[in-house]
Amino acid sequence: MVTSTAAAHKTPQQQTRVLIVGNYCHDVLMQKDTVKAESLGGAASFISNVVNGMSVSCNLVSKVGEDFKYPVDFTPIVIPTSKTTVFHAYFDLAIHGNCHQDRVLKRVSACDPIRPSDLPDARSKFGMAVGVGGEILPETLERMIETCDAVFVDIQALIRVFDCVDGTVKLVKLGETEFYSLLPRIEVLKASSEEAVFMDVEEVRKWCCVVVTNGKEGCKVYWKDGELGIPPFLANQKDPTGAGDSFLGGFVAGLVQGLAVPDAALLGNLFGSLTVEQIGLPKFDSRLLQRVKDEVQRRKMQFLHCERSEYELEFLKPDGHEQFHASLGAAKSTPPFSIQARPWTPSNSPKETEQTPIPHYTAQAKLLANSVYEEPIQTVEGKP
Ligand SMILES: Nc1ncnc2c1ncn2[C@@H]1O[C@H](COP(=O)(O)OP(=O)(O)O)[C@@H](O)[C@H]1O
Ligand SMILES: O=P([O-])([O-])O[C@@H]1[C@@H](O)[C@H](O)[C@@H](O)[C@H](O)[C@@H]1O
Repeated sequence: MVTSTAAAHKTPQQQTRVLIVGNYCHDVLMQKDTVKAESLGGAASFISNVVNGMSVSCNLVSKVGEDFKYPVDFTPIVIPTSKTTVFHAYFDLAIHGNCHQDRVLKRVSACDPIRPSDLPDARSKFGMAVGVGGEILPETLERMIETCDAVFVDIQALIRVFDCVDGTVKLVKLGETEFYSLLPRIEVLKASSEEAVFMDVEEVRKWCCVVVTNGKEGCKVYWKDGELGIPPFLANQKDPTGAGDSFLGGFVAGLVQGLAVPDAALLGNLFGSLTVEQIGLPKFDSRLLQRVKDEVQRRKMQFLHCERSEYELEFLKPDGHEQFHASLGAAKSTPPFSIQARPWTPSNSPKETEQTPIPHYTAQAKLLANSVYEEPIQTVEGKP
C-alpha cells in the first residue's frame, strides 16, 4: 500500500517509478468477417505508450512467443514453446444498449502466464497488474503487492475467462475469483462500466479505490467515504480499443507526478479520448504531449505549498480542477494536433523509415479502413 512503512524506507530514486505487468499481444480488428486492422495490443502496450509519452520512467514485464512481430520499447520475455497472445475483436457482433458492450473479443492464442519469479526483485513505486489473456496469476499479484508501494489493477486481468472452443471472452464475478482476498492490499481497481457489474462496488470501495470508466461519459471515482464524477473530453471515435488501458496509463502518470486523484483521472480521460480517435495503438503528437506535460507541471506548481505525503492519495477535488480540465481540453483541441494515422504500406514499414524515425510509428496498426465502425475506404489521411 502507498502508506506502508517498507515503502517509506526507500527514496524515490532507488525505485522504478512504474512497473507494468501484462503480456503484449497481437490484435486483429474484425468486421463482417473481414480483417479491418492489425495492431500491437495488450494493456501493457497501451499503458507504456502513455506513460513513456508523459516521460515517466517505467519497466515492463511481458511474455510473447517467437512469432511476436512488433518492435517495442521494452524487450519481452520470449517463450520458444508458446505463441504470442492473439485477440480478435469483432465489432459487428457487439450487443449495444444496456450492457454497453462495444465488441466481442476472442482470445485466439495465449502466451504463458507471468509468474512471481518473472518479476524484478527491486522495489517499484507503482505496480500495474494489467493482464488481458489470463496471464496474471493470484501469486503474481501477491508478489507485486509485496514489491510495489501501490498496486493498480485492471479488473480485466482478474475476471476474464475464455471459452474453451472459440476463446470468446466472458466475465465472472470478482467475488468468485481467487483474487478477491487480495483487494484490501491493492490501491486502485479500475473497471469499465461493462465490467463493473461483475463486482459489488459498495463492498470493494471499502477496501480500495474503485474507478469506473464509462466511454464518452468520462469516469467515476469511488473511495471509502466519497465519490466523484470526472468529466470527459470530446473525441471523434474511430476505434474503442485500448481506451481503458490508456486511461489507466494517464491516471497513473498523473499520480506519479503528484497530482490529486481527480486531476489524475482527468489525465486518464484525456488519454482515453485521444486513443479512441486512432485505430489500434495511438501515436501521440509530440507537441500535444509537451503541452500536456506543461499543463501538468503548472498544476503541480499550484500545490507546491500544500503538505502532502508522497505516499498518500488525495481524493478530494482540488481548487482549479475545472480550469485544469479546460486547459487539457484546449491542449487537445489546438491545431495541428490532429490524427496521425496513415495507411500501412510496405514503403513505410520500419526499415524504410529508419532515416526519419517517427516515434512508435512502427508499432502502429496496419490500417485497412478509417474506422472499425464503417465500410472500408481507400485512404485514411487525417480526421474524416
Ligand atoms: N467516445 C469517447 N469520447 C471521449 N472519451 C472517451 C470515449 N471513449 C472512451 N473515452 C475515454 O476513455 C476512458 C475509457 O474508456 P472505456 O470505453 O470506458 O474503457 P474500455 O476501453 O475499458 O471499455 C473513458 O473513461 C473516457 O475518459
Ligand atoms: O480496449 P481495452 O479494454 O482498454 O483493452 C484491450 C483489451 O481488452 C484487449 O484484450 C486487447 O487485445 C487490446 O489490445 C486492449 O488491451
